[in-house]
Amino acid sequence: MNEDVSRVIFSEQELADRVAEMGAAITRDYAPVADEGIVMVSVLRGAAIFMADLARAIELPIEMDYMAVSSYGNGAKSSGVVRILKDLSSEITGRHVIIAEDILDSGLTLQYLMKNLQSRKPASLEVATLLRKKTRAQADIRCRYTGFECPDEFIVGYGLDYAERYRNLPYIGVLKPELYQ
Ligand SMILES: O=P(O)(O)OC[C@H]1O[C@H](OP(=O)(O)OP(=O)(O)O)[C@H](O)[C@@H]1O
Ligand SMILES: Nc1nc2[nH]cnc2c(=O)[nH]1
Ligand SMILES: [Mg+2]
Repeated sequence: MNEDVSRVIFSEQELADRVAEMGAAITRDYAPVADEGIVMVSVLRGAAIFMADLARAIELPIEMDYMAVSSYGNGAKSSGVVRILKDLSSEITGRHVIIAEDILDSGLTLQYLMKNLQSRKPASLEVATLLRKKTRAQADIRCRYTGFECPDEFIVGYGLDYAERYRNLPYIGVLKPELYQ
């Protein structure tokens, strides 16, 4: 285990098993509309690893597109201001869009993103989030697919960073608080 991590919350195997289940659920739910066009949108950079694994667990033709937004900068607290750093490459009007997110914490990122994508008139818009943090103050976001609930601690790994580090850990763990407080 990385020495900056105090404990592992989800092991590599647990993540693989849950992502496979989420992929199977999406395959089941979207099979009837697959010929209308499905676009998975990954929210860079955190969700890149999750979407890469989730997409391969979906047995339907899907397009993959990417948006980059950031609200955390190099810190451990949301700035509250979501900025689009990169927009989608394709049109999503009339298509079934699934946003793949790594974590829902304050919910500000997804709240902003859903409003933004909804205005482009997709046929449907749903969220698949790997993690949903148990916090008291969270925007009211409906996620059709949730991998795990996680504790209200700052976590890293499997795409999640602190100051751009730890994204490549194959598991998810709690970052030692003395490293960011
Ligand atoms: O629910 P929220 O409080 O908005 O937090 C969730 C967002 O925060 C992280 O992104 P970040 O802004 O750190 O950018 P990154 O994906 O490049 O790490 C994470 O990847 C989510 O997108
Ligand atoms: N790395 C990381 N990014 C986040 N963005 C929102 N919450 C978190 C978290 O707990 N860890
Ligand atoms: Mg981040």
